[in-house]
Amino acid sequence: MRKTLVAGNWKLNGSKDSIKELLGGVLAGMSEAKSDVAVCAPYIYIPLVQELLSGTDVAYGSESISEYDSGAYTGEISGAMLKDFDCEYAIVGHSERRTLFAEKDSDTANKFAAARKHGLKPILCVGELLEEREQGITEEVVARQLDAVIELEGVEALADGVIAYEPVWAIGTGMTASPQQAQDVHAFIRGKIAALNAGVAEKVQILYGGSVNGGNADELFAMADIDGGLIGGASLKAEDFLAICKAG
Ligand SMILES: O=C[C@H](O)COP(=O)(O)O
Repeated sequence: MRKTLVAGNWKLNGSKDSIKELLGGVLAGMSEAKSDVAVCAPYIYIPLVQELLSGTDVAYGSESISEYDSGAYTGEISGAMLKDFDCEYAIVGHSERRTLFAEKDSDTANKFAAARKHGLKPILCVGELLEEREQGITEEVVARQLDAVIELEGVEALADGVIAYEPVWAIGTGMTASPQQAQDVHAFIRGKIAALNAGVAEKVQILYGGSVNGGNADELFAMADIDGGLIGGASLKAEDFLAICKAG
């Protein structure tokens, strides 16, 4: 039986004061959480997050990672650096990285590999654009994004991380995929992995992301192949985030 994971992705939000308040509130309500809980923070706040979360039940990580280990790569943050601050997770391939910062499938695969190499759990984001859904190529797109990682690292590598299905049209729009729409894609992902390795398919957590909130999390997490959520906007307020952590 897979445990549910609720992971916050703060994106480009927060300040020292707001993070102290947010994590104070989350920690105060954690006894009611039904899921494992994690937050992924902007790089610069990771030392503060480490200070606030060390020894607690809330895990933490980064929103991206460099594919490089060290050297002349200005502005990059390596897996070793993230491990230096005891990060557990690193998001890779978020649609905002793919569309706004031109990260290709191959870049995402390299970042997935870098996270694994340094003992971090990559949260691999996949998902289609609205026009791709309208063209009926959702599965093709998601399969291509997964294949980039499988071809580089092997299907077994997926068991070291987490997959997050995030339909791009549902991110930050309030337009959540219906539980059945999400389940269909989650089942496709698990089936694709199962065709290569049944054990990995059974084990890997597949999160749903895209306008998850306290009002829809229960229904989403009740679906057979949805193992929790990757939460953007609703991870920025303790009350909203906790409502999701209590679901499922
Ligand atoms: O990584 C999180 C997703 O982009 C979802 O964001 P959202 O919950 O604000 O729609």
